Amino acid sequence: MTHALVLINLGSPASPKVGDVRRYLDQFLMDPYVVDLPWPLRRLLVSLILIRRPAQSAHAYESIWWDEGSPLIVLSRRLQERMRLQWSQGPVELAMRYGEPSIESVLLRLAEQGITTLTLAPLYPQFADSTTTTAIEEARRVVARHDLKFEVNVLQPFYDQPEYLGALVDSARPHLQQPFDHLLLSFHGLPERHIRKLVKEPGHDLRATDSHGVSDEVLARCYRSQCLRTAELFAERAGLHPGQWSVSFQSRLGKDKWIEPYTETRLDELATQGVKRLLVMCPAFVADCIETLEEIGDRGREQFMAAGGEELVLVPCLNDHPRWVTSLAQLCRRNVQPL
Ligand SMILES: C=CC1=C(C)c2cc3[nH]c(cc4nc(cc5[nH]c(cc1n2)c(C)c5CCC(=O)O)C(CCC(=O)O)=C4C)c(C)c3C=C
Ligand SMILES: [Fe+2]
Ligand SMILES: [Fe+2]
Repeated sequence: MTHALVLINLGSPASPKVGDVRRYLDQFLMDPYVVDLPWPLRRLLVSLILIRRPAQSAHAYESIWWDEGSPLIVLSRRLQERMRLQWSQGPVELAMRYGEPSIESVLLRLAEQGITTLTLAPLYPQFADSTTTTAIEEARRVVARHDLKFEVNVLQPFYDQPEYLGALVDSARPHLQQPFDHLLLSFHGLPERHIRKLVKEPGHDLRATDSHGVSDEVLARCYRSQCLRTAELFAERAGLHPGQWSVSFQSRLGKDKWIEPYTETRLDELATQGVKRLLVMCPAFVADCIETLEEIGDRGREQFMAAGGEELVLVPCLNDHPRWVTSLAQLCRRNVQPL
């Protein structure tokens, strides 16, 4: 009972109050893996963002907040509870990269309990520096700072793994069995620069519409290609026809160029092309959060209807779906590498 599993996700503000949202956004956006500018420029840009954004985001958080707290945290806790039945080697803990419970507080508590081995599970199917790397590096810093003597394994990106894809198809099936005109797979966006820093191959096309020509070496570093690959494998498993589905990227922030096509653009295009009943899935998130519930479920729906659509159905994330719980346990045993 000395091998702990630590589920890691992004984190939420402590409450939807403007002050708590500002504190959270400051910690999040000052992370050099998220806003990748030298400190003085990052401080300046983030301070500018923090003039207006906290009030806007607080309003959005307020609209989706549950009695028990932030949906992302509540749903992650439910997953943690269910994972306890799947993990007999030791405790299952939940840690957040920003806000609470912090990675530091969780690792220190586990060390006090005499835990000797950790499996860290960053819950991001597709790899990005702004999610996966920053979570792993924070754990590495905590281990070094407190001289913790853990043996550490890390769950690897699972964008193409059968357990994840099987759980996605199972969880979406009730919606796919209803009539629909189109399925949009909306992934979280990234500034193109984040990918170009990792993928130097000159021929690599960030506009490609599929992942077929991408080498394994590039695929391992290119978030966008991994998203395309997830979508292609999902569509194949779900028996979808070409043309019945497409991919887009949401949440652009700031003036930089982010990976395309943008979800906002696609919602208008699909409505204009005559799509009336639209399904939207967000496979980059394993738990519903502000990005799915508010950005797609509220604002996206409004936009699609205003453009002529009739219904936008947001397919829930994997959350604590039973097939996801067993799949994640398998992935955390099989798809890991030493830190
Ligand atoms: C430079 C900005 C951002 C990058 C890059 C980015 C990447 C990224 N984020 C997620 C997952 C989540 N992001 C969430 C919220 C969120 N993201 C950004 C900005 C960037 N994300 C902001 C400013 C916010 C806060 C909300 C807002 O003001 O819009 C969340 C939800 C948190 C919650 O409490 O519900 C998740 C999850 C991924 C997967 C990703 C890159 C692949
Ligand atoms: Fe984000
Ligand atoms: Fe967003």
